[in-house]
Amino acid sequence: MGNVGRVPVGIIGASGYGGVQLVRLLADHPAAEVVYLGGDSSAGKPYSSLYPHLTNCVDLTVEAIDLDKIAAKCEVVFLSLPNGLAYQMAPTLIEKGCKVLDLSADYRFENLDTYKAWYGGDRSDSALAATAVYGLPELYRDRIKNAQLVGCAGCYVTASLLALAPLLKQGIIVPETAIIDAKSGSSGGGRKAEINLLLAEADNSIGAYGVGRHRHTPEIEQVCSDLAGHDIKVQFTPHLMPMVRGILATVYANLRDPGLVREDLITIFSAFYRNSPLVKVLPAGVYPQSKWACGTNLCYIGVEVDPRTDRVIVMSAIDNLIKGQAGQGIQCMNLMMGWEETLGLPQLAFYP
Ligand SMILES: NC(=O)C1=CN([C@@H]2O[C@H](COP(=O)(O)OP(=O)(O)OC[C@H]3O[C@@H](n4cnc5c(N)ncnc54)[C@H](OP(=O)(O)O)[C@@H]3O)[C@@H](O)[C@H]2O)C=CC1
Ligand SMILES: CC(=O)N[C@@H](CCC(=O)OP(=O)(O)O)C(=O)O
Repeated sequence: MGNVGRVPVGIIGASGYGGVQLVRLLADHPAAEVVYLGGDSSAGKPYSSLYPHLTNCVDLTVEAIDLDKIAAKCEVVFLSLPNGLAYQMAPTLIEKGCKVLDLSADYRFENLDTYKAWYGGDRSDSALAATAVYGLPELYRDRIKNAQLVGCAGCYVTASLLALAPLLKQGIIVPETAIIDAKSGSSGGGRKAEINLLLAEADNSIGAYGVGRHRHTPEIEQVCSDLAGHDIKVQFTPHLMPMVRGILATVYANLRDPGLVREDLITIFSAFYRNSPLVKVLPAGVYPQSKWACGTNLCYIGVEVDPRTDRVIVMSAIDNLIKGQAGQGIQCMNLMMGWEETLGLPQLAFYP
């Protein structure tokens, strides 16, 4: 870090998993420089004491959160905090001229009543929330370019929506028949001590949770309704997998035209994402694995048709911490700053 001429960036919530991805990715970003790291219980600690593997590239200490000071220092601020905190901070940062990217759910909802119903809290920032743009570049690229406040899409939501968007937008499926079966690595739960995230609980085991009531459901439905042009409901079931990172969403839906074959749909998906360099539509018969996206900002999509049931099956793989969180935020920042969308975003996975 310490590069003259780069845009000064702050990260509030730098000590968490999203924060450390941002620090790592921005350390290699040619146009941005991290100048502020903020936290709560980690305030006062050298960042390298939290993440010793970054000792040689980060020489900052985590600071207590002082919004005036942050706004004076930073042109862009990432908020990587538990839900319910960003809406207490963003108004001040926006008022002072910062561009703000929130990785939590606080600014993802068009209707704050929906947010309150699923997340609780008392919102007095409805005017500002109405200006927030939903941070999924593949669907809302032009709006993000002009935004000052972006509520970045959630991890499961990103995988699910990138699988569903071409189908809904082109009217290829009966929207209400969409079922999303998604699996996540345990880092989706953040860097905190929770019993279900312990190695002894999560290893060698797979289980569903939040069945019929996961808080990503209304977020998925909001964007699906926008794409379909009318209100729709979807079925979404997440599972915790015995792995650290990655999401695989498998989406099923009934085709309106049973005559469609997978090659037709692959052509449609490829055309839909032709200007989205970070979405990779796979050839016929190739189905993505979460490992392929590990450490990258890519989304891999495989498409199949089952002619016996007239259903399309779309599989979508991302890294929950990159395309599902920090990388998505950086992709949005690139657009907001008028930079190349892919700047500083890795596209080569570790393998195996
Ligand atoms: N993990 C994932 O895969 C994804 C997460 N998200 C969302 O991104 C956000 C961050 O998630 P993640 O990085 O996993 O979370 P972590 O639990 O790993 O990190 C949370 C961060 O928030 C800080 N924090 C906690 N409480 C407070 C507080 N009261 N005041 C100030 N700072 C506080 C912590 O600071 P300290 O350590 O100093 O106490 C820490 O830096 C969440 O909203 C999450 O829902 C979105 C997509 C994917
Ligand atoms: C495995 C695990 O616990 N995953 C988290 C993922 C959600 C998350 O991190 O929240 P956002 O993407 O909405 O910000 C969960 O199910 O709550």
